[in-house]
Amino acid sequence: RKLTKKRGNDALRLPPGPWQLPVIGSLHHLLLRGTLAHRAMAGIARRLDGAPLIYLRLGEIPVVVASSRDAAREFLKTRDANFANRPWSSTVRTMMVDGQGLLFARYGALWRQMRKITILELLSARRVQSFRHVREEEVSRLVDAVAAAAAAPGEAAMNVSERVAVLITDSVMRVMIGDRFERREEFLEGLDEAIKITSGFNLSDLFPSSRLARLVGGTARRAAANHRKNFELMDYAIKQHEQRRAAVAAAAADGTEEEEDLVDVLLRVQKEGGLEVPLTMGIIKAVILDLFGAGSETSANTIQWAMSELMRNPRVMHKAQAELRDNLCGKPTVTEDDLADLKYLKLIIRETLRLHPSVPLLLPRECQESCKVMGYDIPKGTTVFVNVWAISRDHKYWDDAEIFKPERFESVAVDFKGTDFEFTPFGAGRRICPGMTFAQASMDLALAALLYHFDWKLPAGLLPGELNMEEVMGITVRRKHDLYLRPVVRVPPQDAP
Ligand code: HEM
Repeated sequence: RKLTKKRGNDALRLPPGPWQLPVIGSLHHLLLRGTLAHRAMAGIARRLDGAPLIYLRLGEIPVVVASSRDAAREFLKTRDANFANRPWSSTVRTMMVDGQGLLFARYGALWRQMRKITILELLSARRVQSFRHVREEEVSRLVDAVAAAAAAPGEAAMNVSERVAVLITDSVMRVMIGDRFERREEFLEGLDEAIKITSGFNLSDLFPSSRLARLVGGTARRAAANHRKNFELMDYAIKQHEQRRAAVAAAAADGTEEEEDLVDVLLRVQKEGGLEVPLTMGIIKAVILDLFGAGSETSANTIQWAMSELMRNPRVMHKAQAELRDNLCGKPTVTEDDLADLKYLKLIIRETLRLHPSVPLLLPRECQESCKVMGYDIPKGTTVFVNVWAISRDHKYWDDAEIFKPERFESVAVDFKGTDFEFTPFGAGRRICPGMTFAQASMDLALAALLYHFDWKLPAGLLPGELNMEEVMGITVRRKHDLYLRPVVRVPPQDAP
């Protein structure tokens, strides 16, 4: 039980792990208990006397999971360069462009270049600021939809999850592809399918050497079809952009930078040239799809979890609403200028990310060269997960770890910026999420508007402690059941009927 040794690895001191079966290795520990992977992995570490590192074999894939602050620091800071690669599963490979990696994929010249463009051009603080009007307009549509639901006769609850998802996908789509994308529904269906394909365990990824697994799983076929469809849609979007650019140039009007969406930015960078790796259309499409996938579900889920925790904790809800209503003094709309003074609201988002990190194991890293971590051997090619979910609920680092208490961050200077390894919902180091500022801007404004204009009631008969908080795993962890609540208007929005 203590040391898991594989034939040929006898000289290695691998981290402890649970017993394994032939062929499937440790998979049954994750699949049979009916719990999600991050919870199952936390349970295994606990049963191994709180082991900071555990070793699993998932099919043919050797996996190490970090479950303590110090172990997280080792992978994300001390040895960050050696773990900056992402494993390249066969599913991801099928969805790649012209043999090029996706933005998330391999650590190399292309990744470095695209990461730089992402940070300096696509998701910089200045660029995020330039999309302020998109966020404010979309949040105002959200508020109108909620006000309409509140005005509906009867006591029916509205589907808050669905409406928040619409807010985020529409905002992200406008930012990335612009207002003109009429094939919205097809695009969303394609992304939904991509999420289904890449989430969870699939046979061909666990048994990369097996043709049978590839055939039985059928994922490769689905992935290839999905890839073709998504790329065709991106082609369409890019053509629209090019036509518009040509029309603008012909009219000799100069498009100001504020009007650029992210496809425009990428086409401009492509035209400027001078890059180490030329920016092909394939790469542009892959980047947009990546950013969309990374940016929508994560933020939407966090807002839903925040609303859920607030419903379970009426004291926190009242305090947040009092802060908003005292600060805004009856203003008809919340704008981004108002956010700076909303300190408690920001702590609520922080506490939500602590208890509900939407990427609970971070995205997988791969060990490039064999090395020793905390006295254990980590062989080259091992996939590494950091169990952020377990670490940010660990009693060693957090008082009342399971309780939703935003005030905890008033007395400890712990933040999610990637320097406090007990709390890294956005990761840390070279691979830290580049969308943090983007995400924060959309989440803060949406939550502020929902709490400022409305009071919220649980469906009839449900007590706060009874709200279902079960999780389900896609690429991110989301609510298993949509959140239904009844809104009551407290501060009527600008154009209220
Ligand atoms: C609450 C919202 C979000 C959370 C919790 C989140 C979390 C994460 C995490 C944990 C990673 C992996 C970090 C690692 O491996 O160390 C990641 C990567 C990434 N995120 Fe986010 N994210 C969020 C929003 C966004 C948004 C809004 C965007 C873009 C608009 C975005 C774009 C990306 C990209 C491109 C990567 C891959 C970076 C790389 O591999 O170099 N994320 N995110």
